[in-house]
Amino acid sequence: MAQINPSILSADFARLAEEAQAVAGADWLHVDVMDNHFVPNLTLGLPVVESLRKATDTPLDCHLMIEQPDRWAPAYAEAGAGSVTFHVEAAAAPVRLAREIRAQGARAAMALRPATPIEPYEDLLPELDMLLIMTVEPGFGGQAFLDIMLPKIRRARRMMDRHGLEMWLQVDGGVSASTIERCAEAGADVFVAGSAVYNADDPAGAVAALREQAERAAPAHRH
Ligand SMILES: O=C(CO)[C@H](O)[C@H](O)COP(=O)(O)O
Ligand SMILES: [Fe+2]
Repeated sequence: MAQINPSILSADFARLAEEAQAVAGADWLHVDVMDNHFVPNLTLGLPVVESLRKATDTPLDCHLMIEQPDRWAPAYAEAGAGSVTFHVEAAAAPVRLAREIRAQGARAAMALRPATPIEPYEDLLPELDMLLIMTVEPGFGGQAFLDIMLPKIRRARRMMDRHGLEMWLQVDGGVSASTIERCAEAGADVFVAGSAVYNADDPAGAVAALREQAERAAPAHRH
């Protein structure tokens, strides 16, 4: 079942509660945390996540684009995130970190920048609930989808199938009506969409339409 996670990076930050409610049919709300060190942009942190938690029933999918996730990621789970994603490039001890996130009761996920290969991390997959393959360079919304990531998505899905893992495969960056089918065909099942949802006249309608497209394009055995 395809999941659509609208990214509030493209929402109006002064009206976050309303913007969260505008996509009430979404599976998760994707929250991009940027620290102006790991990426050249600054967004929001723990206090905003705590407030958002109270403002919506939609579970929060926190994507941490920060240095020292080992120090900060478990606090996002404690603040109410249902899923916490750290970047492997920034993590000192990814296995220990994934276990700490799970111990806080959240799903643990690991993200890979476009130039980070998946192969060195094959043995870590059982420690994770989700793998995030970035389909743009992290830092900004509204960038063009990187087609060159499609083979990596296919390899990741094959790897998960080979190990018999039920984990989710998320794509983030440039996901829209014109790219989501290629991602679904390649094996992704969780789709982050920022500008494609929040720049639409009807954000809730955009979520439903993207989900339908992804469902149709998913390989038959994944339905
Ligand atoms: O992590 C991100 C950027 O680093 C965002 O989640 C992503 O870019 C969403 O925006 P869009 O769908 O407009 O590309
Ligand atoms: Fe993101």
